[in-house]
Amino acid sequence: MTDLSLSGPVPEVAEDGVWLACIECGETYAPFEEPTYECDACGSLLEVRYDEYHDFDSVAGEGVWRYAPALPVDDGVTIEEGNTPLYEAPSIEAAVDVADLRIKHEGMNPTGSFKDRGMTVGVRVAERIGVGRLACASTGNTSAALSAYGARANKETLVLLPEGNVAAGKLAQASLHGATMLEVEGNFDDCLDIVSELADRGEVYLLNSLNPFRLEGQKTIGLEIIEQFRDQTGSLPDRIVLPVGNAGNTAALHKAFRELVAAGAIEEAEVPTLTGVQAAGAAPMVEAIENGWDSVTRWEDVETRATAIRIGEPVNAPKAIPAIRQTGGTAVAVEDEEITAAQRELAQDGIGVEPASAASVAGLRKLREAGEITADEQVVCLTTGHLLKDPDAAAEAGNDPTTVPNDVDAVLDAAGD
Ligand SMILES: Cc1ncc(COP(=O)(O)O)c(C=O)c1O
Ligand SMILES: N[C@@H](CCOP(=O)(O)O)C(=O)O
Repeated sequence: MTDLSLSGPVPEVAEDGVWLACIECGETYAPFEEPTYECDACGSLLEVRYDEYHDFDSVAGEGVWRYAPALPVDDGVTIEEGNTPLYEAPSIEAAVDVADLRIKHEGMNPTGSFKDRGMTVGVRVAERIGVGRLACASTGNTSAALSAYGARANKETLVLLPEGNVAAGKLAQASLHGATMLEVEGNFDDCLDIVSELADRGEVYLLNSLNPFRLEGQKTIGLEIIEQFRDQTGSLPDRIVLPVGNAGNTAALHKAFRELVAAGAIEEAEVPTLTGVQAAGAAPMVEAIENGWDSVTRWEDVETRATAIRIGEPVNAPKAIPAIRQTGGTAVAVEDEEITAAQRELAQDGIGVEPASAASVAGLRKLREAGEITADEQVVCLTTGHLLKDPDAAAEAGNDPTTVPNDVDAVLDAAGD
């Protein structure tokens, strides 16, 4: 039985008030002695636990490390991640018809996605444990972030990528930051199987979201949303709509809110409803939620233009399914055309995102049209990656340039009145 309660005695294995606990059997592990990703006793996921949960009175500074009291280490390998904007989106708000819509644009992180929040914590923990090579499987953004943070920490990085399915911007990032890049003749899930085995054999330190420390960094998305939304509107969002791939953010945001409740900073009833969106061609979480299942069934064949969420077996499903259920949320699948339309809508509000990010807005629109989201709701949509990550998708969604003669009148003619 999944146990996400944060109370209980501090185990002997705790170090600096921090330990790892299995979400299924409750087994506890020392946090920094050796790499530990899953429970040795039952194989389930681990969560970082603390002897006390912070409140907002103790936070200071900006970005991820503003929330150091809520993190497992005091500082990170940092390139100033977090503190991303929470934008108003007036035209989408009006078109979709909700009381308030804000866009939390994680594409504004240093490497252009939310992964930086996880890496600043995860790479520091890697240093503390004293591991050698860092590694991940990736649809692109994790590899971009790991390569940058690994370089910053002067560590060797290995990234496994599904051949032919990683956007150009992300490949360029891993390449320039000096990662060893291997394109596997398989999909993302195959890459994750391989890198997990390499981690089990002690060959690499795994920095995918299976690593519970990475999710601690991503937890700060939820902490920031609560602070920013309250500052901007005087209240809290009713709902957060987010794209789902490996389901790390769904788990991380839920943990942020559980910790805020544990600290007495918000009431249980104030926890925003978590609503996940997947591409129709890669929607195992939606299938699980719709069918009332407690686990996902792996989709062997996945396909979507939103390559970042082209994932058939979200590893964090055992955390994310309860996160959605316990907050009264849901999950919905959207077609690639709906994603592209949402990407254009966001662009019209001046917000440039990659396709996977636009899934959140596409999902909001779909659920609003179905009446599952109501007009009185205050909603935050999470946009996870920057437009420049996938320039080909942006160019396809946008207008083509017109070639004109090298002449002022011809330019004026072509530009129109
Ligand atoms: C741009 C982008 N959006 C969304 C996701 C999905 O996030 P999660 O795996 O936390 O569900 C990913 C990667 O997984 C991503 O790179
Ligand atoms: N979209 C991700 C997929 C891997 O997710 P992770 O959060 O488990 O690292 C990517 O960018 O690789």
